[in-house]
Amino acid sequence: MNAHTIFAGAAGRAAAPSAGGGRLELIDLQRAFGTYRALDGINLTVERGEFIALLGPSGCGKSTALNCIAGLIPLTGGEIRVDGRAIHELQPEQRGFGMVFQSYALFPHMTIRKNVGFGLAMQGVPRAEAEQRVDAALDLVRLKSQADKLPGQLSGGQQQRVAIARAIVIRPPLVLMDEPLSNLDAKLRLEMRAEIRAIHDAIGSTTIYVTHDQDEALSLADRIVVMSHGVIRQVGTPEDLYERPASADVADFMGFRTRVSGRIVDGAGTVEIAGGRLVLPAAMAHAPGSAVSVAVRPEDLVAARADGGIQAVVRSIEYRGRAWFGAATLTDDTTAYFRAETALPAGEAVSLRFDPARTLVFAEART
Ligand SMILES: Nc1ncnc2c1ncn2[C@@H]1O[C@H](COP(=O)(O)OP(=O)(O)OP(=O)(O)O)[C@@H](O)[C@H]1O
Repeated sequence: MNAHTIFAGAAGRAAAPSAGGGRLELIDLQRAFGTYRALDGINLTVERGEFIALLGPSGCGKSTALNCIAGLIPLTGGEIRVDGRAIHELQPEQRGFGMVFQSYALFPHMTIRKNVGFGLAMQGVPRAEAEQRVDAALDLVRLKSQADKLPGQLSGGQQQRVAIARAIVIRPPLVLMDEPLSNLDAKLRLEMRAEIRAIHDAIGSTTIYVTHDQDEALSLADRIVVMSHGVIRQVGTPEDLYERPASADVADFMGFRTRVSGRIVDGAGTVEIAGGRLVLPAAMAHAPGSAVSVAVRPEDLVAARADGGIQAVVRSIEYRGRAWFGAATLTDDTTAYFRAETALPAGEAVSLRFDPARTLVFAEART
């Protein structure tokens, strides 16, 4: 990576960004690699000051979308506008966006202060003003006392905070982050998560944040955009996505790990699955006789030694503090992921209790 890509947006006075947020419009974005469509018609409007998480499994096109917004990858179709102005033909440095990557990409031979101030120097910001802005950015990420150290003398979390300071010091209308916490340990990830949101709120920029981590997206974003295979599958608030995923695929990605095929028995919410019956409010939206998928999170599917209910055989189990979590095989060979209050050994026959209020039912194509 060179200074050009690190500082997408740091140079070029003409495009010097204003403080505050930018309204971003993605209009039918297309990006093909040969015949493969990594982005296949992305449409999204992001309001000024919003924090958006792009969420999806590996290879779904999140990083490609972010890199197209940054200008690091050209589009093969569509348009990108910021505050109404088309920017997709501008060079990265002309777009004026701040970028934070998984790798901190700091200059190892420059002090923290110089790293953060580099973009301002390239913009030709007068020295006194630049120093003031660097101080303010370092203050915001709580690293002022480390300003004269080299990156190698800082911890991973501190280095990532330097990368954030460097991105925001140019006062970008848009901050683009690609899995910025992936290299940090679990505790630091949690701390930095809170800091990233606090910094976003403090500077008022619009933030686009790429992650494959559902928890990160839920805790950080105003709205989550779930992608798969180069298209947007659902856009909504964290509550929308967590409680009301619109399709079985999105539900799967949002943690509804168990998915069982079933058939609606009546109009009162009775569903037949794997040799047993459940009564689920969500089933009432489907016509009797129709084929459905029943989806539930492990924490809402309790396994116990009991008769009746949905029968299964425990395959594996592990203690995760407070409760045990495991996998079991249903009579139709589906795998169910459950919670249990006691250790249930592999091979044990158990009964599974679905929490009716937290079990979703989706239409399934007849086979
Ligand atoms: N330069 C390239 N040439 C060919 N194919 C590419 C190129 N860059 C990305 N792709 C393909 O485009 C698809 C989307 O890639 P992208 O990196 O955007 O996914 P992602 O959702 O960010 O995944 P991850 O979380 O693993 O980074 C993948 O199938 C990838 O193999």
